[in-house]
Amino acid sequence: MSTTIVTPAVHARGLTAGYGGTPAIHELDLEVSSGEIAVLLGANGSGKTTTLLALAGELRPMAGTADVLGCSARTRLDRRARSGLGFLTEGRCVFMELTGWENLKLGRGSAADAVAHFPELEPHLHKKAGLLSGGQQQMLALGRILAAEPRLILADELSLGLAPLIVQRLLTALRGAADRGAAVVLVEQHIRHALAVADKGYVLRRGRIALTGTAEELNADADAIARHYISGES
Ligand SMILES: Nc1ncnc2c1ncn2[C@@H]1O[C@H](COP(=O)(O)OP(=O)(O)OP(=O)(O)O)[C@@H](O)[C@H]1O
Repeated sequence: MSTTIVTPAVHARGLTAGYGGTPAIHELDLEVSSGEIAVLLGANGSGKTTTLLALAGELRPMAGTADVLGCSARTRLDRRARSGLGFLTEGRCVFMELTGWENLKLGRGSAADAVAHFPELEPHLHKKAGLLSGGQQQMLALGRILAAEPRLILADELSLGLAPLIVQRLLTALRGAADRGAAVVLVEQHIRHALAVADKGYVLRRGRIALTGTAEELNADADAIARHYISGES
């Protein structure tokens, strides 16, 4: 009888990382498998972006381990990208002076595949990205990542400043990627929107995991979580 051991896409144990020798996240245990969306929730400054940067290999762990797509924590971002990592950083990941098409051609996947994820972009792709709406820019950035069929997507506040319908559109596209086998780690302020597409969540407080559970469990306590961990001080 053969046993197949499936390694999670993200497997962090005791992960501690920060800036200039000062930790901003402490002893995090995280596990995200293929097909799963994990959402990181927490107040401003609670360590969500720092966690993504550590998983992306942009920040070296000060302690603990972070195995991501079979790469150790010390593997650089470019090597992780070749192993199948797509990283949508905070802010709009587009080149404003290039047209939509030119932006899509810079991706690892084909421009046509990127448009297939967001067909509503097609009539606007001849314009410079800087002239597109915030939602269109974010679809451009996410479409470019999805076209490469990444095995792991790290997405930082992709809904920042966008209307609820666009937020749902973007999150649904991420759910589709997970359903096709990608692992997703999502940082999101809109707790209900995020939990609607996620499988599980981690709530951070002052750089530590304060709460973890399935999306269903966290959704049942969403109002209390928002009050205690998100609207308040980190
Ligand atoms: N480049 C940096 N240098 C020094 N400290 C930093 C740096 N970036 C973040 N920090 C600090 O690390 C802590 C965690 O910040 P982080 O950006 O990870 O939080 P966050 O939960 O993503 O916040 P937000 O929701 O506001 O983006 C904060 O105390 C922040 O001030």
